[in-house]
Amino acid sequence: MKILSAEQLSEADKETIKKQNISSEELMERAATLVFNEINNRLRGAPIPIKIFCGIGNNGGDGLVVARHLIQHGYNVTVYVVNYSDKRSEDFLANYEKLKEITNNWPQVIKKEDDFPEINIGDFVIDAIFGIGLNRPIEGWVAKLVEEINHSKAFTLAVDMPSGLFADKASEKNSAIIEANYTLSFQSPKLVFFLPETMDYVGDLQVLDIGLDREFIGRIKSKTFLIGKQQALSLYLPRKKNSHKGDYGSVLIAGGSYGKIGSVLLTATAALRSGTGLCSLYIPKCGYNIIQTGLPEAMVVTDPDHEILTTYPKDFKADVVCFGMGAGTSFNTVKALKELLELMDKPVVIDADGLNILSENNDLLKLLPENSVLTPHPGELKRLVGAWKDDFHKLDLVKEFSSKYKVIVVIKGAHSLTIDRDNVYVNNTGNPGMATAGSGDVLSGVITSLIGQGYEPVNATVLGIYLHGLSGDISAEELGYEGVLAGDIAKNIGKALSKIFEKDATESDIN
Ligand SMILES: NC(=O)C1=CN([C@@H]2O[C@H](COP(=O)(O)OP(=O)(O)OC[C@H]3O[C@@H](n4cnc5c(N)ncnc54)[C@H](O)[C@@H]3O)[C@@H](O)[C@H]2O)[C@@H](O)CC1
Ligand SMILES: Nc1ncnc2c1ncn2[C@@H]1O[C@H](COP(=O)(O)OP(=O)(O)O)[C@@H](O)[C@H]1O
Ligand SMILES: [K+]
Repeated sequence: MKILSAEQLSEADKETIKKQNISSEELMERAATLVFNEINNRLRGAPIPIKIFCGIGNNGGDGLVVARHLIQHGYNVTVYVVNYSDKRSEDFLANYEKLKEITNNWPQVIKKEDDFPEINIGDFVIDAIFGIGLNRPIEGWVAKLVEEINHSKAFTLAVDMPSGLFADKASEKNSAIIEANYTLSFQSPKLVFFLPETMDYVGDLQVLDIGLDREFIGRIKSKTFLIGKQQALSLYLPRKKNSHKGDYGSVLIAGGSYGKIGSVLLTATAALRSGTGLCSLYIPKCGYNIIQTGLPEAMVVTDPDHEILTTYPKDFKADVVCFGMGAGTSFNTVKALKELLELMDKPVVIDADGLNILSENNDLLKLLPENSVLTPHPGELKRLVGAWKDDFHKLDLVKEFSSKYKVIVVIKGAHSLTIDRDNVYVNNTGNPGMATAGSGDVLSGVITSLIGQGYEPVNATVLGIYLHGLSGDISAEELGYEGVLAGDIAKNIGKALSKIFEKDATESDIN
């Protein structure tokens, strides 16, 4: 699914109005009625106090439409107009009149702090103050009202976006932003919903299809995508009945050091569980018995050294090599990575200490084969591209790095991002149970395996991250967040793959 900018969404609104020959007020009615339906389905007539805070633009207009429907269905509703300016939008005004026609309980206008109502923990708050039209941080008494709403701990539902968030740029530190429990967003999720500095404001997310013109949206050039089940399915390469292990890639996983052999064991297990035909490991001698016992399906080649990697086996023929987990950054291990990079003309996957070596030895970066995949977590990323001011600056730095070295970079996190030059693919599977040692090693195994099976590196990365997260979700369902081990994520990759073919797979509403 494309992630659209605020500007693209406004254009889509205008184009829809023209093509469907409707007024903007009718589009607002359509969008806000969907919000009402969702609320009504959940509240089922419950008499709890509903407090709707409406701005004076179109987001506020949505709030007024929702209020009208809720009142007509007998809900206990109070509407507050957050009168931050006198420039009320036309559709706001039209709906203000419509609301006054159906109730004697007219909206209360807030113009200063003294006008704030009491907000209690048991209230149901609807935030329709600002949507995609926000163009500067919320200030003054409106900022205080936002703080008051947050402070109340009342359940808060944001219409389109939590007020105070920009759709596609970073917020200043300490800005006033609604901390929503639930966000009902129109047509396209916004990029900020998935970035670490802003995702916590969104709560649970649901995207409503408000029927904006499909043909126009299809034509919009977006370089940012949310990866859901449909996209994952479209990337999958089916297996031929008439095939053998030689058709599914020979991978080599190089890494490990004394005390860190478990990392490569996890990577190799994940590679085999993702469908690799032949999996070999290149490890220091101390890991030989561990791997041969722990993973009999894998083959092992050992380095001359007992404890670390010191060289690269030049004669080994592999379709794809993954380097770095548990490897350390000793002088001779740097030499081993250099030998690998000088030899390889096919994409490699570099993780963990492989990335730390690259950060400390920048001259190696230009040796990376085109379309190699780097999988840093934020700490490793900072060492690689330098510090960033905010999430959007981070994206710029990584896009620049990806273009300069012609590589694919993963920014791991709660919503991992795949950056391929200017394109950004946002992952939407996974859970906090995956914040456990070794889960990153598993991810590199999945990606390496898919490249070995013939997937384009960017597709292997996007699909690999999706499956890794889905496997984490399956593991958490079985074991609870705290009970998940990285090994469980590796073990369940096959189940994750099967799940993308299930018609009734339990998926979040935005997939
Ligand atoms: N036809 C349409 O355009 C539709 C619009 N919809 C709603 O309209 C929203 C966008 O509406 P608007 O463009 O009116 O924008 P908003 O309602 O988000 O904001 C209203 C206006 O406030 C002003 N403003 C921005 N930042 C401010 C600040 N910090 N302090 C004070 N004033 C500030 C701006 O001039 C802005 O246009 C969407 O998020 C969505 O909720 C939906 O009804 C769907 C259809
Ligand atoms: N809260 C979370 N939600 C979703 N995925 C997560 C979460 N925490 C961690 N992960 C995933 O787990 C992996 C952790 O990788 P990493 O930090 O490299 O761990 P390690 O170095 O221990 O292997 C990443 O793929 C990341 O996206
Ligand atoms: K809002």
